[in-house]
Amino acid sequence: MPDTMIKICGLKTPEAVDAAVDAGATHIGLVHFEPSPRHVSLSDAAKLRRRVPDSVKVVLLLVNMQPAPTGEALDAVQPDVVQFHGNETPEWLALVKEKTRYEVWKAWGLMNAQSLENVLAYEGKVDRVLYDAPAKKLPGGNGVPLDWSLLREYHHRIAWGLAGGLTPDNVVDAIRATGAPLVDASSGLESAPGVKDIDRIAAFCRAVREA
Ligand SMILES: O=C(O)c1ccccc1N[C@@H]1O[C@H](COP(=O)(O)O)[C@@H](O)[C@H]1O
Repeated sequence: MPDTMIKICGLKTPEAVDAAVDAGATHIGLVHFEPSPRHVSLSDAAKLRRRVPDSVKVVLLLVNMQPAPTGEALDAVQPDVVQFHGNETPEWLALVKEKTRYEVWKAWGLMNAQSLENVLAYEGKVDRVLYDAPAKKLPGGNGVPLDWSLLREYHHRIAWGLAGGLTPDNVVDAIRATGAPLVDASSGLESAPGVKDIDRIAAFCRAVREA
């Protein structure tokens, strides 16, 4: 089985970015969404992006942004991947995928078996679906695990990843329960909202490698 990919999201400082890269993350995530405690401005995101070696992919997370600001954000940061974490439609994401060079991911709040069927509206229109727990006060970054049993032995038609409340303590169980090819963690690696804990980043990556 190929190694599980690891995305460490919500990084705001050069130290946190370096820690994720050094720990073996395959993807690092930058959140550009003002209500989030993990928000980074476009100029800071662009600076952080430039620290990341080519071997690690940079994911820019946006929420329900209009087309013009989306284009401005992508031009400013030049990520490898854009993660849409709101109510973006399949048609809009298909257009982004067709017209730009970026890999397109759609975060999906997984509620029940029906919502696994509903996400198929994005098949062929995005490069990956990232399953998260359903939105709460924020659309994501809430530290809440989804019901992993929904994904057990599911035959996926879209490349996918698992997010939602993952921590160094539960990620091995999450991988075993779902077979996730990519795991994504943010608030579970923090000492306070928006403050990444470097030891927890390292522990998370170590746990995934040992899973
Ligand atoms: O991190 C945020 O603040 C955030 C804000 C808006 C949308 C998504 C957000 N985070 C992403 O949500 C998932 C799950 O996060 P967690 O591990 O449960 O904290 C992940 O992709 C975060 O990057």
